[in-house]
Amino acid sequence: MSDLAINVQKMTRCFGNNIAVDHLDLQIPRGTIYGFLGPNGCGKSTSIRMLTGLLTPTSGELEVLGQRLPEEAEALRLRIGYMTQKFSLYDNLSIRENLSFVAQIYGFNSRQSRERVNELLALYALDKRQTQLAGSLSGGQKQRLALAAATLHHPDLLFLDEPTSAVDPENRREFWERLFDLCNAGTTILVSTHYMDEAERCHALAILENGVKRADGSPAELMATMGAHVLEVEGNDLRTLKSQLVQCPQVLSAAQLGTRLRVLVRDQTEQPQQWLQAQVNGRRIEAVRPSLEDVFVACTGQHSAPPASVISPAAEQGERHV
Ligand SMILES: Nc1ncnc2c1ncn2[C@@H]1O[C@H](COP(=O)(O)OP(=O)(O)OP(=O)(O)O)[C@@H](O)[C@H]1O
Repeated sequence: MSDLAINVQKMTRCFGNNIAVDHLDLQIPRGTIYGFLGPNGCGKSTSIRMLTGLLTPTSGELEVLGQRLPEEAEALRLRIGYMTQKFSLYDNLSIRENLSFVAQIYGFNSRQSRERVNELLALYALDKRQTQLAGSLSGGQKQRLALAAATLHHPDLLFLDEPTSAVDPENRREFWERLFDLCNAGTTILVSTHYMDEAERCHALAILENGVKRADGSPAELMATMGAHVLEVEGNDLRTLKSQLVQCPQVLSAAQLGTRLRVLVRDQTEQPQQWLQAQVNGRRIEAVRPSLEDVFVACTGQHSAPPASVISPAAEQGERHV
């Protein structure tokens, strides 16, 4: 048995003249959590749909859990779980009815179904409200129900397409605890996201832009090899300073964060800190640890533009998304 849950070469999908996914290579080891990070329309969902066998690639070699796609998609069906971007359960069925229905689809007999549904209700803290209609649940409860449904048949590989876009940070943290429990029990997980903090939790990730993989590796590897020094400038009139700095070829990007200007200076620049100090008229400079957002900016076309990420609606919690 291969150590790779997903082994893909040059996976491509065109819609007319639009290349949604462009020669994507992926090697995802079993038992890990792998992320797709990228903005809307970069090809995350299209890639996931091809990897689940639901969408036929235009070209490329795809092997998922040892099955070749699209030829062996049927054999893969019972071995994978898929949580789509939109809540796809029945609003007018209760929590228990939804899970029992999924169990029926997977061919559980009534005893197996009852046992497994009870187990999931307890695991996802839904047992006290099991008769409540799914349509009346909060975002976090819906998401827990969707995860319970996607894992009901004990899949070896779980696909999650932007699973936490509608939930608050606390529920998101809790959700990720469940993912690590699943991973610990041997499930491989592929999760797409546009949240930087979520991507940082993955064992490894691919940064996608316009259907192309711009970089991949563990968050630490990506930060160590990003090709730029990250420096922060403190002082007044940062707007003017920013517009001057982004004209310099040494500067990959500059973005204001409150009272600081975060500047990415290209690696090729000799003595980057001294170089920047000479540009900033006595303002204070500090070298800081790169973030995944810096990696994203450095490896996509988002250079001197405003940062690839913006403060999310949950900005108070310090989150960012691309
Ligand atoms: N069925 C389709 N027919 C035509 N074009 C499509 C289809 N599905 C996706 N696309 C196009 O493919 C590109 C990639 O879309 P995709 O949904 O994979 O992106 P994404 O990264 O998942 O975005 P989002 O975060 O918004 O879901 C987009 O330009 C989209 O318009």
